[in-house]
Amino acid sequence: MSVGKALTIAGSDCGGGAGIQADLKTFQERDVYGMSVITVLTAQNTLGVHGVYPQTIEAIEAQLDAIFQDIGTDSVKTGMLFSEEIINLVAKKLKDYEIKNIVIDPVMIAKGGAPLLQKQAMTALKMNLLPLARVITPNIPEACEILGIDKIETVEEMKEAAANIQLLGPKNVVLKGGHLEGNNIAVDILFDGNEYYYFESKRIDTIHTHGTGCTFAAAITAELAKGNSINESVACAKQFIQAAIETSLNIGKGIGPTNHSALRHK
Ligand SMILES: Nc1ncnc2c1ncn2[C@@H]1O[C@H](COP(=O)(O)OP(=O)(O)O)[C@@H](O)[C@H]1O
Ligand SMILES: Cc1ncc(COP(=O)(O)OP(=O)(O)O)c(N)n1
Repeated sequence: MSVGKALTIAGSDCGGGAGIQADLKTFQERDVYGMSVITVLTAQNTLGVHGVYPQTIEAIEAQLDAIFQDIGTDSVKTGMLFSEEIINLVAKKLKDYEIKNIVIDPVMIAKGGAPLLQKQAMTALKMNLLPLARVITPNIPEACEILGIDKIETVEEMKEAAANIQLLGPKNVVLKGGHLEGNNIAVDILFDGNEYYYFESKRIDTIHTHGTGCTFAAAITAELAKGNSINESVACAKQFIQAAIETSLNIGKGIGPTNHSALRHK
């Protein structure tokens, strides 16, 4: 039996809501074969990030080589890469192995405020990784950091930001609107260099949104692994994240995770 294969290159969230764990759960739910390269271990739970432990470059390189030299993949998602050194290694390996269908989730700051990308790594992210992307999925604060701007407050400003990020090299930009204030619609905008596409859903009133960004990008990655178009993949991911937030889990003492198996029970 043949199956779509998807790889996540990201940090581990031992609490299971974000990072590698969210990605693998999503891959499984979307019926693709999931693989992982762990860049960083985090000690994390619903209350926040309590420790960040980067893996050695040798360990990350060995994981990448093990997968690319044997199994291969139909798509790749990058998440928490943390340092310039890790970004440059990942970019080099993706180029050397001619990997296509790269989804970059430019993870920078956790919901609780913990930094997940070192400040000095921003240039490497923009110069070396972004141009490899088939799609990049920033949230609003991440889009502001990438562009060096203070704020994005309207859908018009989201459109302008998506177009400016696309100029940095990724083929497609999905600018996520979860952080757009004063809006009862959660709108994400896809810009493919020519057209804008809008993906809208009712904003759900919940604090339990830990891992939404990882889960959304992982769902896009899974759909691309099955050979779907960018538009189809984003539409599926939007439906997936909506259901996952609608039934998000009130576990732990803080911001609970989304429910990755929500669609299975519908
Ligand atoms: N309260 C919410 N209700 C419905 N969808 C949401 C909500 N918050 C975020 N989303 C959706 O979840 C996905 C992740 O969005 P966002 O919160 O912007 O990113 P991140 O988790 O990276 O901060 C997007 O598709 C966004 O529209
Ligand atoms: C290990 C790890 N990677 C990424 C994140 C950020 O995940 P995100 O989906 O943006 O969710 P929040 O942290 O914002 O809830 C993370 N926390 N940990």
